[in-house]
Amino acid sequence: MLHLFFIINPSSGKGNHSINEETIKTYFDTKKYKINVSYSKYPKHAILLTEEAIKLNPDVIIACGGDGTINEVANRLVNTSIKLGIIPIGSGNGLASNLNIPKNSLEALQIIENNRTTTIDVGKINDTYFFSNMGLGIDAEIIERYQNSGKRNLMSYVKASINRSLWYEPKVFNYSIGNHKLKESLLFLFISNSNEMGYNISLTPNASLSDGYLDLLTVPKLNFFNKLYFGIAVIINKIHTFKKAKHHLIKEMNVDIENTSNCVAQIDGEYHILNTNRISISILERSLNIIIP
Ligand SMILES: Nc1ncnc2c1ncn2[C@@H]1O[C@H](COP(=O)(O)OP(=O)(O)OP(=O)(O)O)[C@@H](O)[C@H]1O
Repeated sequence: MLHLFFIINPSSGKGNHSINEETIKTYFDTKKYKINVSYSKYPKHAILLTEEAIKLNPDVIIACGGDGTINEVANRLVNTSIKLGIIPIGSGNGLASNLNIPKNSLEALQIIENNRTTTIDVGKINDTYFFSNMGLGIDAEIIERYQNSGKRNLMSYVKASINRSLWYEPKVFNYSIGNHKLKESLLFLFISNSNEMGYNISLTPNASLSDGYLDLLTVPKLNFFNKLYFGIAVIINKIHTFKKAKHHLIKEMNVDIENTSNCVAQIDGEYHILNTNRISISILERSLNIIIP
């Protein structure tokens, strides 16, 4: 009997989704499946719920939510034999989109039922994991404003981006790629495991979840017109035409940001204060089992 443990974030997206204990228990034949369902009640609660779920040793833990909920659940599943399932009911749903998991909940449940599995790479920033992407610099400040807006949709994200880009002062980043040490004033530094940020937008369209590399994008200090060009290139998915953005494939890197004691980061679309200005980033190849279509 396959044991499926569902963790639902009822606030994901605009909260208007149809996934709940009843729909799940109606969908799965409870003679063939052991089903548990729990709901996160506050930010980060899904981490505790996953730890509780792991004690029951289920076959699959299914994150029902967006990239933030997936991050909380999957953080505890790295290097375990328990598979991650995804029912994408978030706003951006970047990782699910990269994996071609449909937003229709019944179709997504069918993918869990089919139980086809692969392994994907996982990114690590200091002592936490990321599965989709992370960013330093203005990227983190945009996410803070987006979260505080209380509205999780593409328009709020665009508004937060415009607002932050008006006043943001680029910081000096010291970082190294291989033996190459760099010191640059950057608008942001973005690292992605997946080829989509959410809302069908991508800064790293060629990124792969299983190539053993993270895709690094650095964007230097820009004047007003270059910021405008960059913004439009991102929205129309033509980032490759913006030559000031530099792209590299990396396995690991260290970054420190000058004159900052508490560096802030965007990790899988959520705002984090890192309590340090020294940041280590690395990849754990093929270390998460995940159910895919
Ligand atoms: N009951 C709850 N009330 C409020 N926030 C919650 C609750 N449960 C979880 N959260 C928090 O909600 C945040 C956002 O969740 P999630 O990422 O699933 O949705 P989303 O932001 O709409 O989707 P996406 O990240 O794909 O854009 C997470 O940081 C999570 O910790």
